[in-house]
Amino acid sequence: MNLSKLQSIGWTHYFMQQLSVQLSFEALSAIHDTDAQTVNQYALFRITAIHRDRIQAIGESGSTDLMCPPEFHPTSQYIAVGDWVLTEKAEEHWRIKQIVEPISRLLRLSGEKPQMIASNLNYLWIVTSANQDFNVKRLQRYLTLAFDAGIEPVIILTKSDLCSETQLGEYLVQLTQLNCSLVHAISAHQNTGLTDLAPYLHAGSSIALVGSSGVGKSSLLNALAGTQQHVASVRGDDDKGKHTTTARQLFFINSVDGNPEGQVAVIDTPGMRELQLFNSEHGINETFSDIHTLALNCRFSDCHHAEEPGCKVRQALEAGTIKTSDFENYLKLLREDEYAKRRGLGNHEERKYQRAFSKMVKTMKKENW
Ligand SMILES: Nc1nc2c(ncn2[C@@H]2O[C@H](COP(=O)(O)OP(=O)(O)OP(=O)(O)O)[C@@H](O)[C@H]2O)c(=O)[nH]1
Ligand SMILES: [Zn+2]
Repeated sequence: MNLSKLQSIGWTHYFMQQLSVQLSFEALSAIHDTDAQTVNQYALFRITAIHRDRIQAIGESGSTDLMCPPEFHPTSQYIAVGDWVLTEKAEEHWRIKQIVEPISRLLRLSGEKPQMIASNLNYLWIVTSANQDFNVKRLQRYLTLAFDAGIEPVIILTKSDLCSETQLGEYLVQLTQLNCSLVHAISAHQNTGLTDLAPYLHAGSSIALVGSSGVGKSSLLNALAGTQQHVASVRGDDDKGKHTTTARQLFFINSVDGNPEGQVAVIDTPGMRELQLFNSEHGINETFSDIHTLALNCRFSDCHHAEEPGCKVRQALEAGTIKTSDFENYLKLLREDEYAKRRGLGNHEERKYQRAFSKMVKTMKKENW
């Protein structure tokens, strides 16, 4: 296989290590081999779209539909856009043999069920606009999502042309108080601030955009892609030159690091009206790291930060070193997390995934992979 080609769409040494753990020498040699005999048996693909009846993916020879065997059904519980899969040849088609263990996976609760949003992302662009959409509590929720998934959060304040310099400055001050050091203000309409995003647009990088409907996610992508020559390949499924955000789809824009082959994988998620978290304690503690650190020093380890003596959090609230609104949101998110945990929500997918994974390893061992 031509791994360098795959590297330009996000394949890294990490994924090869994951495969090395599970595959036999023969299968691994096939991946590395450029000899036609074995090359044609196996192929690696990156998932670009999951429809009810088909899975689209991109590999070294371009885009194709993949066959998905029953052990990966329902697909939404096993595979997400951005995942890498090892496939084997099945007559004229490629059949999924194994999902390569992802480096990160973005999940949320949807209708009380875990939903995989995307896999193998480097950056979560949290998009908010410089108008009435601006909402710190919502941003904290998105930050929690990123920290939980182990993805670097980047906050992008859009439509900077819609507000005064002073107002923009005020928004930025509020953003710098969040636990996210990567903050950028842009205007897609006026083409300002876009070059600041170059560090994220390196070859092999993968980015998902999240934010409420109408904050300007698609406009931002169009502005970034619009300066390039290969816009057509970016669109995926729409010949009108407009990216429609109705389904989750991974597409590519050219990298801006001087690598002529370099691509950046981008997932534009439909505006989420509500983002429900689960298994989020880690993310909440990271988002509110100042409160969490104080809470660790409360006299009682199970302190509710209410009336208990020796509560460091209350002391900080009274001294004004932490904000009441942050504390309220911290408690709210913890309550939600607790609720999900009590109802047993959220572990379902992970358990199923793990089960499928170990079953797969066993089968492969039996088949002498
Ligand atoms: N003034 C101004 N308006 C903008 C800018 N970027 C986007 N808009 C407008 O905001 C509206 C929504 O933009 P979209 O890019 O469709 O927003 P979205 O976040 O992709 O929305 P969904 O696809 O529903 O999630 C459109 O009318 C855009 O023209 C900007 O930089 N400045
Ligand atoms: Zn306390």
